[in-house]
Amino acid sequence: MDGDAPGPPRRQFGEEGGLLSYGGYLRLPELLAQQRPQSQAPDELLFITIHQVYELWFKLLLHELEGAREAMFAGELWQARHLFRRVHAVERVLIEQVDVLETMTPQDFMAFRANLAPASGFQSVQFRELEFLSGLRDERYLSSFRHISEEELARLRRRLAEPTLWDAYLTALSRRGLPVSDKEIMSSLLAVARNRGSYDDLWQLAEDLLTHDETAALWRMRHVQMVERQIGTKSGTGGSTGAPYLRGRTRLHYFPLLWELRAWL
Ligand code: HEM
Ligand SMILES: N[C@@H](CC(=O)c1ccccc1NC=O)C(=O)O
Repeated sequence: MDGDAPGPPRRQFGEEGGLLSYGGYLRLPELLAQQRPQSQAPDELLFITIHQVYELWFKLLLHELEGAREAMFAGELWQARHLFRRVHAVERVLIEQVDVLETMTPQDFMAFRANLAPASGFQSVQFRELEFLSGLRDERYLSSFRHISEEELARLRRRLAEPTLWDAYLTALSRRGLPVSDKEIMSSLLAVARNRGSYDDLWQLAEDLLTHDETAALWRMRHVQMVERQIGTKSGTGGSTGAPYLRGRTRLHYFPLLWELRAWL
């Protein structure tokens, strides 16, 4: 009997052709060949691994946020909320992950930091794509990218041209008859907040946007704490002032009107 035999069954569901395997499906030989420390420093593998994991999550976040944006445009608010729940869960992981890198001592970081310059998180194209998609569009970053490929530059330009999450939310509001011009938008947001009986789905969706904004800010704060812990007042490998530059960016918001709304409630 197949089920009683020790070891893996001879034939598994979905593998009739014998073509699909765990490592093949997940492209593990390719994935696990991508961690190449430049030095002999023992912690460089940790440093590379953490950043690669971040970039994988960034890729998923971009995918899910695009889905949420399309759902808002289509008026399918339940689908947008479903995707935001996933986005928030991943964003919490991004913050938690800092703990892993903080097990590295500054001395151990200094053993390979000099080799990194002028590379820096500054140059994370997907991180900037997330900011652009979320509505934080600072075109100056386009020129700050050195060694960026044509394909990556095109991706960033596309993000600058396409609608933001906020544009999609405004469309969701207007589909429900709420005016969204600059002059009227605050009263529409107030109408949603004060009339939950009619607009609870729009209210909850705005809360989802706010949570996305808040978690991004929390990541920035967690990142700068880690930076101060690792390099103190040193300037960054990317050429910025380091912690002071990053502190300035902790005050940024994707959806300033949702924060301003609080003052009126
Ligand atoms: C030892 C740990 C780390 C240190 C000391 C560090 C340091 C810095 C510094 C100093 C900057 C400012 C730019 C510069 O002049 O270099 C920066 C920017 C950045 N870092 Fe890190 N970083 C660390 C880990 C990480 C990790 C794990 C990520 C995850 C992807 C990350 C992502 C970024 C991003 C996206 C920026 C650009 C932020 C912005 O422009 O708002 N960093 N980092
Ligand atoms: N900017 C960091 C170095 C660093 O953390 C880094 C270097 C190369 C690629 C990604 C990095 N992560 C975040 O900036 C520093 O100044 O120490």
